[in-house]
Amino acid sequence: MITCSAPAKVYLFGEHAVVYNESAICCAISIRTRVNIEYSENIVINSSLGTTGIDYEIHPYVSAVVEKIRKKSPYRGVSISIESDIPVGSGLGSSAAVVVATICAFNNLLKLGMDKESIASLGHSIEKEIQGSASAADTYVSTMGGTISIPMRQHLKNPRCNLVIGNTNVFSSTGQLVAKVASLKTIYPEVITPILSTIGKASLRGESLLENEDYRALGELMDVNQGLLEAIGVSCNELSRLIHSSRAAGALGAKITGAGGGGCMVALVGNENIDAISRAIKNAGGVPIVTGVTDSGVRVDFDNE
Ligand SMILES: Nc1ncnc2c1ncn2[C@@H]1O[C@H](COP(=O)(O)OP(=O)(O)OP(=O)(O)O)[C@@H](O)[C@H]1O
Ligand SMILES: C[C@@](O)(CCO)CC(=O)[O-]
Ligand SMILES: [Mg+2]
Repeated sequence: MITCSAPAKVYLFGEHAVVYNESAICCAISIRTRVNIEYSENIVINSSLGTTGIDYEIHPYVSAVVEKIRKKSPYRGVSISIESDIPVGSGLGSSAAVVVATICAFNNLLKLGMDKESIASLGHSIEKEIQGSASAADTYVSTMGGTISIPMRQHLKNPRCNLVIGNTNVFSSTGQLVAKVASLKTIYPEVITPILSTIGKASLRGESLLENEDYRALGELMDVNQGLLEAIGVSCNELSRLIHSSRAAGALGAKITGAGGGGCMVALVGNENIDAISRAIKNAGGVPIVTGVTDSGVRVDFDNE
């Protein structure tokens, strides 16, 4: 049996815009998905979503990994069992974490010799195939850990702040939201393209603010980024309520993380305000998760093969 795990992520800046090659800043966070794998007679995939074989309805991402790896290196069967602390379909990169941890598990079981760059790159091609169109951000950050600027793939200083996430518990599909933005951009290119490019500029400015540890300005620009995400139609009542409540309770900045349309928001928070902001998120109907950045990307946790 082999166990590999990979982290969730939040965007400080740049979701959606990053799909159009604009800049983004992503942090890997200390919430993980673990994938156990062992040889078996046939293919079994077990998760909180159900127990299946190759099944693109229930396990599209894992099924795609199983088939892609089989083409690279044929094997008879495997049993894959997934345990995850990352809420599914909530903007924290649950799809990227499960893809990257599954590739890493196969890499060790079948001794494929893939390095982290190739795990991230195969992960990206699978996100693209299943999601329709996808940036490399989620899979790259889940593979490498830390705080990373996309598309340059540079490690930045980790923010020395807390991240308080608020989950609306409203399920959203990243593929559908990416398609919604694509459709707006096709209908109103002269309006939507500059919004996406302004998000990219906020992200680039965010890089130097992170470097200088100017968290007040960083938070202010995250709020600007949120306004632009509202403009492209990826927020919703529940998210806006959590975002405004955490700002009122003293967050340095607060915005959607990930695809939006439900799922999670993230607040940048100084030590003194963690409790007040967690309470504000709860009172506004959300589930708070206090977390921080992890440098630990995908890794092998157990291997007795
Ligand atoms: N623990 C898991 N076990 C099996 N499949 C999972 C698991 N977590 C995520 N998935 C797969 O990923 C899909 C959700 O991916 P989606 O990209 O829509 O949301 P997300 O990755 O959580 O959010 P975002 O992409 O906005 O960060 C699920 O429908 C499921 O197919
Ligand atoms: C919405 C999006 O930008 C982030 C999802 O976590 C999609 C992507 O980058 O593939
Ligand atoms: Mg995803």
